[in-house]
Amino acid sequence: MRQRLAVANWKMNGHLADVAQARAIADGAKDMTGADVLICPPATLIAEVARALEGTAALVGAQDCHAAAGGAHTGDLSAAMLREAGATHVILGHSERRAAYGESDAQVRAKAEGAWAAGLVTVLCVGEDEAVRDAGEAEAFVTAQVEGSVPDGAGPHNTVFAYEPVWAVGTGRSADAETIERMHGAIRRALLRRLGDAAEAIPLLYGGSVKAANAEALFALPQVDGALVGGASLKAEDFCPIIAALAAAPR
Ligand SMILES: O=C[C@H](O)COP(=O)(O)O
Repeated sequence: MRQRLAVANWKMNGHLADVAQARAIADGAKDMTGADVLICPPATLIAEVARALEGTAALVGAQDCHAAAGGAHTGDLSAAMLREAGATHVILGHSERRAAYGESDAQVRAKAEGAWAAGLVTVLCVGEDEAVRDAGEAEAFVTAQVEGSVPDGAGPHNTVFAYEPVWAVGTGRSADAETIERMHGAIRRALLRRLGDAAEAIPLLYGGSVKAANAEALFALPQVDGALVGGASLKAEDFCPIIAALAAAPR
């Protein structure tokens, strides 16, 4: 059985005062067995959030890391530093970083290797933009991202995948059930070709305008193991119903 995971990606949002939201999310989710919760605040808050979540089952993650273990990389953070701050996971290859910094699949893969070396689980993001979808190339594009981004040796112990169509991120326009199921099927097949049986248990999340109103239908899809949530993860009152929908979803 695959892990079910609700991931909060706070992106570049959150100040010290918002650490209380992380605790409220963990408290709100405490009786929801069947779904793990991972909160990824800005790096400045990882240690504070980790402290606030002590004694709860919720986990803390980072939103990016450098591939190297250390050295002359002004402004960057290594996976070991994030681990030391309390992170257990790191999101890599998010479309916002691929777009803003031109992160390639090879760079994402190198970062994943660096993250694993420090003991972090990677949440690897893939997804096509609207032009690629309109050209009918979405599956080929995403499959190539999967194959290029995932290092050898990936399995459920070190890897989660998230399919996030760029046109659905922050737009209020979530992908429909057929689109998600088709793409998750294609991603699973690509992982199985690449990794063999170990790929079967890698959780596959969906991200892109997930909110309480569409969570139940999303988690009813057999190939969806959870969600990577942006806007609706900032407040416990918005995120907890999504966690509850995941915990209650049929297996
Ligand atoms: O990482 C999260 C995704 O980019 C989704 O963001 P969103 O839920 O605001 O659409």
